[in-house]
Amino acid sequence: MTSAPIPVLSTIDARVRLLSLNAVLFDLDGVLTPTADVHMSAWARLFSPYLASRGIDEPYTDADYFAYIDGKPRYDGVRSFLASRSITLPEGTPEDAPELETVCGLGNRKNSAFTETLQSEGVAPYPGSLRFLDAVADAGLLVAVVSSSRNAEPVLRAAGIRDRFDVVVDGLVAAEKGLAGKPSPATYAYGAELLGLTPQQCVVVEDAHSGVQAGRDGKFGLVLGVNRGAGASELLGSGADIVVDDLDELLPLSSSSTPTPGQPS
Ligand SMILES: O=P(O)(O)OC[C@H]1O[C@@H](O)[C@H](O)[C@@H](O)[C@@H]1O
Repeated sequence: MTSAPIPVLSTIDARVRLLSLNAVLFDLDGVLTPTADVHMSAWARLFSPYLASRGIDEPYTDADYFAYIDGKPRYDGVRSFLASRSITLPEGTPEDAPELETVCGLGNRKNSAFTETLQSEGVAPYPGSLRFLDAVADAGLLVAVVSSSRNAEPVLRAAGIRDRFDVVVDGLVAAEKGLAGKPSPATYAYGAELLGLTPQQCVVVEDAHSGVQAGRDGKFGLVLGVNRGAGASELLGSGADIVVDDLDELLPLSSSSTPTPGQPS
């Protein structure tokens, strides 16, 4: 981590910049819904016994999740974590059964745990994120979801917010279009393109290092970090312009001190 001070936007400056832009691209897990926790626990249910089965002493921890897995597409997460323990496995294919010891097999094993929890426990959006989403829409900005997850559609439906978004770029869309996953900016850039906008006209909202990095490297107009455990200074270090603990810290959006889009300031 750098020791030089990182320039951080104030809440007021972040509001002003947000309202000068045209759209907000939301990550899903950990930003709109608390499903980053469901992913995190499903990864632990995969990797803790897996490392033990290979006789590896260094246990899987939450820090591993944030460093190697958070925000990345499923199989990239598997590969990246295994590399941290110097394990290389055959890639396999997305159709691999969860019992297979391949990158895809392990990823699918984790997905069984994720799906099980989603179905048994359901999911409700973060109330502060819903308020922020309402405020952004009221201010006339477009909204989209850009998630690495292949489960984004069922998560959005389970949370009751699927109809809030015309554009959803998820892990399945990325695979179909051959787009590189986060930290590459490709999926966010595609989301902007589907809205008819440039990255510079869009805000990225992210809770993961990989996603914040994508926003920074894609030169998006504003990168909002939400700290759900990755760490505020770490998210700033990865390229967030401002980090909040909850998106409603940025409300109200339309105060007398902030211009609304299309209106003179
Ligand atoms: O396995 P899925 O549902 O395709 O999701 C992969 C990833 O999706 C991302 O949205 C999460 O932030 C990651 O932590 C998760 O591992």
